[in-house]
Amino acid sequence: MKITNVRARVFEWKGHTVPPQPHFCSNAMDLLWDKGDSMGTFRFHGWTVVEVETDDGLVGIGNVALAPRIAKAIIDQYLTPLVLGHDPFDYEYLWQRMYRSTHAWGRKGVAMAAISAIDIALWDLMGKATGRPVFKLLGGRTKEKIPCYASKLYRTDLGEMQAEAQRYLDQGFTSMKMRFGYGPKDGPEGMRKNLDSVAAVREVIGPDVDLMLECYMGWNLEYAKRMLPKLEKFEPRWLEEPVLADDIDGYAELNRLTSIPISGGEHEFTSHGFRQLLDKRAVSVIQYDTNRVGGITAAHKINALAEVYGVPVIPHAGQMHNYHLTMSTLASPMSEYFPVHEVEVGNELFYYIFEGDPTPENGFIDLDEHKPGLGLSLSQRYLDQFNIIE
Ligand SMILES: O=C(O)[C@H](O)[C@H](O)[C@@H](O)CO
Ligand SMILES: [Mg+2]
Repeated sequence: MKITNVRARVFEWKGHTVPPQPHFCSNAMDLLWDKGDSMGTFRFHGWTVVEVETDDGLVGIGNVALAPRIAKAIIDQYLTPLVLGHDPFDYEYLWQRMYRSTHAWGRKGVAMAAISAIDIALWDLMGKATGRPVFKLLGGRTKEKIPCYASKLYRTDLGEMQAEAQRYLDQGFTSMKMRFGYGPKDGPEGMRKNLDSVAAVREVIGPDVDLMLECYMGWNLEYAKRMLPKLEKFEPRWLEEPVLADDIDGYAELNRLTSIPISGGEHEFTSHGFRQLLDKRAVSVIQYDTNRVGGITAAHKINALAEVYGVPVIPHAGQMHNYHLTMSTLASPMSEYFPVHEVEVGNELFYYIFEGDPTPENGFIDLDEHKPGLGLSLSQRYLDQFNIIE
């Protein structure tokens, strides 16, 4: 089998978008005095879809959501020439070819996300060529079904957060993640509002439902050191991305500070990046996203590292490219699940572009053994609500 073409298209949402509320998610921009709509730079309203075509008519699908127009340019100008004419089953060689040729500028960030998209498409192709789902190529079914946690609960009116949490309970979820709305610039009042929101959700869900807390890089080491002891009474499953992704020593200090596990990794790249996090015991939960970290090839290596270090992998984003990895290893106990809803932050845009993602039942999802590859197809349903850049 030989690759004959790589088609990268950018899908830019032009349909209805729920406007962001102030303080709906603390984030890395919050420390700036002129932060404006601080979550504005962290919305995923564009998505690059990659289709790798082969000489026997198979097409593999990959995707990338970071800087989609830049990712497309990198794919078109740099990565496509490196894979044309090659066999998708030479995926390790092709990964090294893409990684090494862009090493001067592409080890992390959007270039590695672009490499991820092509790599995911290669694994989709290998599954389609063998008639097996990707997880069967990675290690098979390690779980009867995949537990997943409902992930939304952006900071809003506490009554609305409680109602949303109750809806997840009613749907059978036994774990869920909420977002903080305040950070270092919001002082003691912001701290109290953060604590009040956790108390409000915990009041609804009770002590026996896992509650994860998301900072999205919006705090700093000093603020997190003050907040962690105050959060212990709520027994969160983890505190996520309390500091910037580059502050690995800060992560490590926080991870040792209290009983609350620190999680991170959705903004880290390749097995080399995760070796640093693991060697420094910087995180207690690894959260790479397969369409950022280096694709399935890189994620599979990180799963092996994580197993040896005894650190669980719970990938960022409930999307097919991650579900197959979680299914294929005991190192990954569960998945994130983004509820389907109107386009807001954009995590949910995946559902408007693709079809095939499983619907949770009582907090579990399953993957179809009879669907080869990723089990995804492009949806025709919302095409008229996208600008598509060829
Ligand atoms: O962990 C997550 O789900 C991410 O950090 C979200 O995608 C991000 O949008 C912040 O909620
Ligand atoms: Mg996160």
